[in-house]
Amino acid sequence: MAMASLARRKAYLLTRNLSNSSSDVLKYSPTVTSFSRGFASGSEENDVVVIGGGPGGYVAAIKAAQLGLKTACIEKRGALGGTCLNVGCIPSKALLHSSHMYHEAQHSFANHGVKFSSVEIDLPAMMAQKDKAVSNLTRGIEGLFKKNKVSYVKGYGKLISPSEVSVETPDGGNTVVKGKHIIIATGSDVKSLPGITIDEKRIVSSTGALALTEIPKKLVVIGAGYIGLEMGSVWGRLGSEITVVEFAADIVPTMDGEIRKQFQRSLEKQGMKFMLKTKVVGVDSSADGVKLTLEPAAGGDQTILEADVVLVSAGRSPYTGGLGLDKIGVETDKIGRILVNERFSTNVPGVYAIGDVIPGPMLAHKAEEDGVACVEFIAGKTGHVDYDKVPGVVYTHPEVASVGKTEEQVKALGVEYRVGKFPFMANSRAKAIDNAEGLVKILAEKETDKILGVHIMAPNAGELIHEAAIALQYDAASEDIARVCHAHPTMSEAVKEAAMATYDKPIHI
Ligand SMILES: Cc1cc2nc3c(=O)[nH]c(=O)nc-3n(C[C@H](O)[C@H](O)[C@H](O)COP(=O)(O)OP(=O)(O)OC[C@H]3O[C@@H](n4cnc5c(N)ncnc54)[C@H](O)[C@@H]3O)c2cc1C
Ligand SMILES: NC(=O)c1ccc[n+]([C@@H]2O[C@H](COP(=O)([O-])OP(=O)(O)OC[C@H]3O[C@@H](n4cnc5c(N)ncnc54)[C@H](O)[C@@H]3O)[C@@H](O)[C@H]2O)c1
Repeated sequence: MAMASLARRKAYLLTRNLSNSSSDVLKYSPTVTSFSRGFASGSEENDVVVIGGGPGGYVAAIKAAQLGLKTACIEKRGALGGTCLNVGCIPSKALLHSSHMYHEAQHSFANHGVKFSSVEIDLPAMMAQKDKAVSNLTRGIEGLFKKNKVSYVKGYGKLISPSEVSVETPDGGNTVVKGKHIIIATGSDVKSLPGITIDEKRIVSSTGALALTEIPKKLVVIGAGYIGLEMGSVWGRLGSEITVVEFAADIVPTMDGEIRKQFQRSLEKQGMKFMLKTKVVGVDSSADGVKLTLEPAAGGDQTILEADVVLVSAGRSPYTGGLGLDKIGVETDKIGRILVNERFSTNVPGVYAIGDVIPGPMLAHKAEEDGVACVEFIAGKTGHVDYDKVPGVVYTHPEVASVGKTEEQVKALGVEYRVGKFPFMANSRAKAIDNAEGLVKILAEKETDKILGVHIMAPNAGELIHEAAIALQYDAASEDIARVCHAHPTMSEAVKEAAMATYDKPIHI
């Protein structure tokens, strides 16, 4: 039975288009992928060597080992888990949760009849809980490496040939790690802006914003993207006055327009101020604070904005510094991303790249999927990642999650479509817990009812979105979701009702 289902799954995977990914993804299609190449340089110790121990790299290393490949992973930061675990997803979610609890205690508990005389913030304790979560998880990956027999090489890796990585070890030494297949998973780094020097004290990147020792009175955030809105939420809830300066006309420019408008209104209600279509042209920091010179994006009169701390969150760049790409001739695009084909192979045979360092969404779960698919290809199996179906979540309150296309994208494709919506105001669980802001929006092809995109704004949108992600992956119709029995009372019922609204009528509104 198990064998039969495995065979069916293999046959199914093979029928799927492995390169059905979106516009800017995996464009490079060199004719170089060779899985039976001859190896010129010396005797190889490893089948796979991964440079970078982030979600892309460590997952690739574990999966490679599970597939029976002798694997080593080189990491320079002294801890596994990459940006995500050390200075990204995990510490930010820890602080988002802690600050949300404080905010709820101040503003919502009394509505539920829970009263107390005063609530205080103990910032060092809050930071310590975040640090504990990070260190437990990074140590957990070391444990997984041991369990799966992945060699963990600490140090800075540099490609010296397509099958050799020279590693500067923490004790100042040097060692060469050899591999038949090398996977570059070096991730991304903060993108600084011209004329702005990040000191991680008053002019901070996300890394500094995760470790402030005092709550700033005024925090100016440059860039209304994922990091700006999440870290702005953290410090805003703890008492900072937040002003977000955004170059574009909208916050999170990639989000569905209708959802984005509601999201912005919600953040404004929480006290976040937005200066859209505005650029920062200069930053002057003195002992007393920081002065930012602003200008309308289209040009015009300058104004001055004062802050105690400025967060620079205007995007991230692929991290390839000192990696030796030039030495072995790995091709990159204009903004330094490594170009790969649909098997994650670069133009240099035997050298692959995955995660934030290649085109595609800069997300941890996408990096992990890349990693698994890449080593499956290396092992002669079939890997699969569809960048059109990677969910995205902004972990504010409410959260905003989406998968598939926005209404703007569907319109641009010229596809005839239907929209089904359901507000949480009409969802019994949301009303019961007094947390009913937001909605579910489903876009489906008019002719076939096939789901094209799902957008959710809700307290737990990041969990709810996976029902939609599965539906999209299986090319489901909105009616498929609507006819699945959903437990009551749950927030998930709003997804079912929005699906009913897409092809027919919802019940509860
Ligand atoms: C504040 C913040 C919050 C985020 N929150 C989320 C979130 O909630 N959800 C989400 O999906 N994504 C989130 N992200 C994005 C996520 O962190 C990245 O998409 C993800 O970490 C990319 O994984 P990666 O393995 O490609 O690279 P990375 O995680 O950047 O890992 C690369 C690793 O390679 C190492 N390295 C680099 N060069 C070398 C070298 N030459 N030798 C040895 N080692 C090297 C680096 O030290 C690093 O540890 C967040 C990012 C930030 C900054
Ligand atoms: N919840 C999550 O999944 C999560 C959380 C944090 C970070 N991330 C990832 O990390 C990456 C980096 O996050 P980010 O928020 O820095 O980037 P982002 O791309 O999400 O947002 C950057 C914002 O800065 C704006 N901007 C760019 N230059 C500007 C300028 N000069 N002045 C004013 N605004 C400017 C852009 O228009 C954009 O809105 C993202 O790609 C995201 O995928 C994900």
